[in-house]
Amino acid sequence: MTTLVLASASPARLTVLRKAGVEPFVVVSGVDEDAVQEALGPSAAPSRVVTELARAKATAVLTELPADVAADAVIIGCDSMLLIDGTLQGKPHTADIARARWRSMMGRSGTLLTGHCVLRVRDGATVGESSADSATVVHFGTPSGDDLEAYLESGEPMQVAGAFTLDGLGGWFIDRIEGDPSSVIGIGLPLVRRLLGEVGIGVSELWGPR
Ligand SMILES: Nc1nc2c(ncn2[C@H]2C[C@H](O)[C@@H](COP(=O)(O)OP(=O)(O)OP(=O)(O)O)O2)c(=O)[nH]1
Repeated sequence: MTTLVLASASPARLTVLRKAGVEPFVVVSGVDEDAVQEALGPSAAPSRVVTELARAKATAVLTELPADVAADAVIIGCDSMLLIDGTLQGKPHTADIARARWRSMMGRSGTLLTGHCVLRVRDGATVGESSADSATVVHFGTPSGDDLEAYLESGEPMQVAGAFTLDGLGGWFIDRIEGDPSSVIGIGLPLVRRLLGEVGIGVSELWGPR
């Protein structure tokens, strides 16, 4: 049976896949995202940035796979960033940055881009590849000052791209989205289904025992 390898440390992506019937083999890529982005240059299109980051993550774990996994596997790498005011934003990392972002984006909208790369692997070699990004417009609500401070205090916004979650505390402050919710959380299931199809895999082949 083909093993789905998730090239990500993201608990969100792992949860999305588990709820969708797949128990992935997780290998964290450790890719230096800043270095990849710098190599692409300042004029790289946002969709290319997230897709190349996803490709770098998937590619990086190929050599880390045990032989029994690498015999028959599909590796998925992802990268999510928020495109707003013409700039790509990753994780804010600090409360001050998260606060400034929320004060700027509340009541407005941005586009959450998630790049995806799927590598089909047989006997340790890449025999197929498909990649694409998904874009979801996110309409931000207007949290009160107290709610925003409490949200920052929770620590959640610092750890996620765009300083918000759809499926966590951030959900109180997202008015609506236009696009695929799983892609906002971190891995777009309908897009991954298409990409898996392009390398000859049907999603139900990956579902564990029901
Ligand atoms: N639960 C949840 N997480 C979100 C949401 N939006 C973004 N995130 C998370 C997913 C990813 O873990 C993180 C985006 O950062 P990256 O794409 O660089 O992934 P991360 O560094 O977490 O792991 P990786 O680089 O794949 O090993 O933000 C959301 O709506 N819900």
